Amino acid sequence: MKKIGILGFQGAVVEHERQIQALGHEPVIVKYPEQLDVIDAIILPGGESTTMGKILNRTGLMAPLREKIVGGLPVWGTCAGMILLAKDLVNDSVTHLGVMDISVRRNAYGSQIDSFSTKQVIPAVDSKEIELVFIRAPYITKVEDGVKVLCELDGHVVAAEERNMLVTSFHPELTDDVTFLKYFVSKIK
Ligand SMILES: NC(=O)CC[C@H](N)C(=O)O
Repeated sequence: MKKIGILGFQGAVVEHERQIQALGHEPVIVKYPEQLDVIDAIILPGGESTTMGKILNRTGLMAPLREKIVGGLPVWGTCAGMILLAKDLVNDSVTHLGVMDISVRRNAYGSQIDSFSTKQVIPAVDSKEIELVFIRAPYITKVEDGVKVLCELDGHVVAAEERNMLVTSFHPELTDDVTFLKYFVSKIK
């Protein structure tokens, strides 16, 4: 059983928590730096990246979290979490972690009403189709060497990984399919 942290300030925290429990692992809602020492991995959920960035700074979690990720802590950023992880934000300046070698466009698919869902096979993850839910989603405009593209949609990269870092524009936790979470867990040593 793995202890999987979820950055717990706001956003889709409960949804990740439920999926982690459904897979038989232990969710830990992370709000304080000390908690980083007891988890095997961490999920940065969807929500509002500007708010999460500000709270990360205010709580003193930004620097230790960045250090843990650079040191190899497995991390999965969904949507706003992807924005927090990207080194380069092409259309915005958000206070963020800036650790993964990708360029990201915030709100790339438009506003809340432009949210949508589609189905696709992500071969690295599973041979069956999974549902991809996009909510005011970002996409990746550029990946540097060392970043593996996992999924593209209409020519835009919407899932990728680099070493211990995994990012998705979409929200697997808002479906009742735990396939993507299983994939993340398989990356935890
Ligand atoms: N569903 C989401 O996480 C949306 C992300 C949000 N648009 C942001 O910029 O942070």
